[in-house]
Amino acid sequence: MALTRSMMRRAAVAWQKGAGNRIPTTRVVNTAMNDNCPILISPSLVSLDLPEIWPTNSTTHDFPLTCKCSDEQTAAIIDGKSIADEIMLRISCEVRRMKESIGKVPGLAVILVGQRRDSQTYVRNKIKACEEAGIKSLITELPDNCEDDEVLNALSRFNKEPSVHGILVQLPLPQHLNVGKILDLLSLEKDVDGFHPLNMGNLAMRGREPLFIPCTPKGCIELLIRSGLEIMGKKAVVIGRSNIVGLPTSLLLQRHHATVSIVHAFTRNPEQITCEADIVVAAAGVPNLVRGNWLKPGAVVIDVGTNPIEVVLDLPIIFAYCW
Ligand SMILES: NC(=O)C1=CN([C@@H]2O[C@H](COP(=O)(O)OP(=O)(O)OC[C@H]3O[C@@H](n4cnc5c(N)ncnc54)[C@H](OP(=O)(O)O)[C@@H]3O)[C@@H](O)[C@H]2O)C=CC1
Ligand SMILES: Nc1nc(=O)c2c([nH]1)NC[C@@H]1CN(c3ccc(C(=O)N[C@@H](CCC(=O)O)C(=O)O)cc3)C=[N+]21
Repeated sequence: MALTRSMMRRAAVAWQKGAGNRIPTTRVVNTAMNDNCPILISPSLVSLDLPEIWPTNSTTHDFPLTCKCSDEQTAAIIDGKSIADEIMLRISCEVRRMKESIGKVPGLAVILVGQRRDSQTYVRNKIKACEEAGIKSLITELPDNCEDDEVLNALSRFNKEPSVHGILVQLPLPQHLNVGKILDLLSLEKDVDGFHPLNMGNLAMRGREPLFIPCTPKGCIELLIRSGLEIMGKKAVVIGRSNIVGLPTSLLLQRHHATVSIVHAFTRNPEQITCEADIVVAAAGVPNLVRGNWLKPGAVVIDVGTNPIEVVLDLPIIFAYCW
């Protein structure tokens, strides 16, 4: 699932004082909430020739806007939870339909190396989501000190296994492993993360289409579109440029015709760049990096980060997450 709970909670629209209802109408072609409606509202592969996808004179969508504003002075929160529930429901229906008509269900294989608590949690969540949706899941767990060959062997097995349609190699891998070599071996057709260099390259290049788009960036776009927020022509700032989140998010926003700036650890005066943005996607892994004065009124903020923080009470030290 592209929309994690952190994104659900933290996607927000900073509300301009006195601005009233500022949610613009969205221009989406296939909008009816019937059986033929796509699971994801954003086009799965975003054509660079966008007019058919974003016609300028189309009608407003008729799925519920999930951006709620409590009053004029506070931020409106994008209700990512209900967006995720809606997507999950559609996926489950689609999987059930597939099972009934061809007797098969999609299969996801996950390779998890080592004992990182966060990776274990994320993988557990993915397996749980698969169960909910009726997707078959397989997991290969390897020890921290395993060699490249063990990962490569597990990967080749999944590459060849016809009941596996998608493969995730949970990142980060332990330092001694060659992540480049491993991702290169992953079958392009099963690269559901979209991290294979060919998929990433195709995402970046005009006139080319990746087979898969990384899920978190895709989730950000989905949140924006389903909330009725237009991307085309907007100034967007992506904070972070990692292969997993920052880079593909900036490429994807650009494909949707935003003007994109990227802020990273070496950026001078990030607040000056960020405060001009209509859309801010924060993915730096630094809690509390974006402050109120970094945002212009009315800006849309999606906080992708999930960061463990130490909460020092009297005793003992408690670890918590900051979104
Ligand atoms: N919700 C979800 O689905 C997902 C959430 N995450 C979360 O998103 C966050 C980012 O993850 P990921 O991209 O993998 O992290 P990385 O550590 O790989 O990348 C962090 C990026 O942020 C930049 N950065 C770091 N510090 C600053 C700073 N002070 N100012 C500006 N930019 C900075 C880095 O810049 P530089 O390149 O210069 O070093 C780098 O590009 C984490 O909290 C992670 O847990 C990640 C994946 C999915
Ligand atoms: N091959 C690969 N694909 C990934 O998609 C991938 C990855 N590697 N490596 C790490 C990052 C991080 N990531 C998250 C996924 C779910 C939550 C998520 O569900 N978080 C829960 C909280 C989980 C908790 O309880 O800690 C929430 O936000 O509510 C967060 C972060 C995917 N990543």
